Amino acid sequence: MTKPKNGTILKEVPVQEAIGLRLAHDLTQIIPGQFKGRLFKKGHVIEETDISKLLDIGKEHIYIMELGEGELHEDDAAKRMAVALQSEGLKLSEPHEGKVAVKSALDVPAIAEIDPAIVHAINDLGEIALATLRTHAVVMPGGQLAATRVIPLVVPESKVQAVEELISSYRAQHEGQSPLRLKPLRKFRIGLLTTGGEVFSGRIEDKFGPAVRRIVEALGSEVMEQRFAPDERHIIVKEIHYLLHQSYDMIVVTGGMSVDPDDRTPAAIAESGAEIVSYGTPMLPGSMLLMGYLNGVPIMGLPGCVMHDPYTSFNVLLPRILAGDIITREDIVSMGYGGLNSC
Ligand SMILES: Nc1nc2c(c(=O)[nH]1)N[C@H]1C(S)=C(S)[C@@H](COP(=O)(O)OP(=O)(O)OC[C@H]3O[C@@H](n4cnc5c(N)ncnc54)[C@H](O)[C@@H]3O)O[C@H]1N2
Ligand code: MOO
Repeated sequence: MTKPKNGTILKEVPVQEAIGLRLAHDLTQIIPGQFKGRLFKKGHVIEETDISKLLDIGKEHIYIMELGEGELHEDDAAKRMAVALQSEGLKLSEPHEGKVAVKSALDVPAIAEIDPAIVHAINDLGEIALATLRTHAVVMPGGQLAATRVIPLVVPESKVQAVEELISSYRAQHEGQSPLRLKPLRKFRIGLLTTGGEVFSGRIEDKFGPAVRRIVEALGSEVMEQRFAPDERHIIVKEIHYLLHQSYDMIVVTGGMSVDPDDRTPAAIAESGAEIVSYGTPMLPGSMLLMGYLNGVPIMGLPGCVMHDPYTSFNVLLPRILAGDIITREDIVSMGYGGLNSC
């Protein structure tokens, strides 16, 4: 059977008669829990031993394709869209099952900067899949931040041109920048102050230091020094000033962030002279987090949940601070919508 599609000829051939013919696209096998991936590559010449494998993945026919004028194969369409999005620090994969991955070419972690409006506009063209991370998501070296694909096996070239035009008009309005960008994280030298009488006295072992170090080191930064203080405001203030004088890039204070009489940290951070962006963050866990700046140095008060929960408001804000973003009240306010995690 032949089916013309805007000039492209797609001929269905029963697999038993396909020996010696070339596959028109990658073929996928999925064995739930075990394997999902390409079983045959586009262009593979079918051999007799392939027939039972093709039948196992439910292919009784294959397509033989003659591409029409002005038509693009899914692999070429995905590639052209990815090339249009290319920018410094990004690298593209080869097409795989019709998909091109856009990945970080940086050797340090970064945050993604992605304009949702253009992603929506591109996907609104129909038959296009541009899937991206959310803006400000962390992208590790080699990690993926977007992928492109078209839905049919063959699309009119005009569809891809429409994508290219949207991207080039975005670039024209944004000094040539792509709507997909990476902002590398700097290596921060961090001063850490752990409050809490029960830790200061040695009654219990400190668990906050290791937790903060783990999060910070995963993003390429380092805790240079950890100090300890009891729940006494003037001592906490003195220790914050000590850390400020060490010229660390950031100061982190842990514990005492909640509502008990012994929770002295927010008042101490304010008394140290910090400008408080927000005490309280509408995300759970991490609602008692404090964000401020002391002489321009970011200072954070971390609530106890950071020690315990794998993903808190600290994990959201820290990468942005390391990328050099200045956190505003609007940033904090916007964290509530979608900010409910297991807590
Ligand atoms: N009635 C309310 N209760 C709580 C509220 C609230 O708003 N109203 N907030 C909750 C939230 S959210 C959090 S998070 C927690 C913890 O808040 P804190 O930051 O004040 O934590 P602490 O009171 O200092 O300690 C709580 C817990 O964690 C242990 N801890 C603290 N530091 C260390 C450390 N360095 N190493 C090991 N363990 C540590 C401490 O001993 C306590 O057991 O409050 C909720 N409750
Ligand atoms: O700061 Mo708690 O900060 O939401 O579990």
